Amino acid sequence: MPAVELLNISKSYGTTPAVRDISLAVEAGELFGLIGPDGAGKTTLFRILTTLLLADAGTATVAGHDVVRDFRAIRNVVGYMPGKFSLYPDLTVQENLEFFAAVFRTTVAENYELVKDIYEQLAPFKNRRSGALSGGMKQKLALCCALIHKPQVLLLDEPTTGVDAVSRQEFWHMLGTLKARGITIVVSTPYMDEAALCERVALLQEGQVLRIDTPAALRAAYPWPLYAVRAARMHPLLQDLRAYPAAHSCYAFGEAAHLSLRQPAPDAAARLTAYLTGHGHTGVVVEPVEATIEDTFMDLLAQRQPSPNSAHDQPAQ
Ligand SMILES: Nc1ncnc2c1ncn2[C@@H]1O[C@H](COP(=O)(O)OP(=O)(O)OP(=O)(O)O)[C@@H](O)[C@H]1O
Repeated sequence: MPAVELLNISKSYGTTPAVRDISLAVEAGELFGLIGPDGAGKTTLFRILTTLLLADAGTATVAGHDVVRDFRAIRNVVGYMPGKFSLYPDLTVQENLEFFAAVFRTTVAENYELVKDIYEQLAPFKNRRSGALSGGMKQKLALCCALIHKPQVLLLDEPTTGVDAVSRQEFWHMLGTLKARGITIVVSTPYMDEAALCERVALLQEGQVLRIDTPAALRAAYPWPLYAVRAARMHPLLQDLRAYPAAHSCYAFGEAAHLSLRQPAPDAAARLTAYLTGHGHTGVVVEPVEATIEDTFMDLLAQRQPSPNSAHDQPAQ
């Protein structure tokens, strides 16, 4: 039995479709990612799974409980960390944790073992009002509060958004530890690098699933020869790469441009370098690279809807 199952779930807010016919299953003990930009429908899915919102169509279960029929049971088996800071800012760290334990008719002492590693990092601040904690500490406290009733399934909505790089790394390490204890984790993130840390991911866009697979399979399925291209001036570089006759797509990727070609060619890098130099670029570096999940995501988006930023609809020269 899957730990989380969505079957043909749809939800609109008025005339705005938020989630469109989504079906997916998360296995017990899995670390599963919902990956997508703002507005992809991640929060809506979490709200449906946590029984806070009713879907317009479809069915969903968590730990075998139906989200509509068995909503009380679900609230006991699910730990939920909403996207916005959801704790009581005027209560101290310790008071927040005690409060959440009391809501679930348990005590901090009873389940301390599960949160111990995380709570120990908070212990020096246990008498501080939670509203006065740093972003990373707030996030750790929210995780402790979501865990204090020993949930079977942990639902985490963008837990690392707005958190510094070190805290993000620590947070993913904590998720690995929780997974090792058998907790099923569904985590959403807009950060593609975090997708790689999940066992499987669903890539979402505008309320629809583009693809569900392991990070490795998603990367391996990328179909085009891909190059990272650098030159002294980024903006004209992107323009010229988009006009390159063999270009399939091109977009900024960190400090480089990623260019995919329509077909492989043994001398592709040399030809591209000559083309760019001929167009007045200096400091040109062209390197073949493996596709990341972000490249796969961009490609799936382009297949779905050619964007004005891709080279798909650029005339070949
Ligand atoms: N209460 C609401 N009323 C109207 N539209 C909404 C409401 N909540 C969400 N939406 C819309 O539904 C779509 C999906 O939003 P949702 O919050 O589920 O996405 P998300 O992937 O979590 O993104 P974000 O990180 O921005 O919350 C978006 O177009 C959003 O504008």
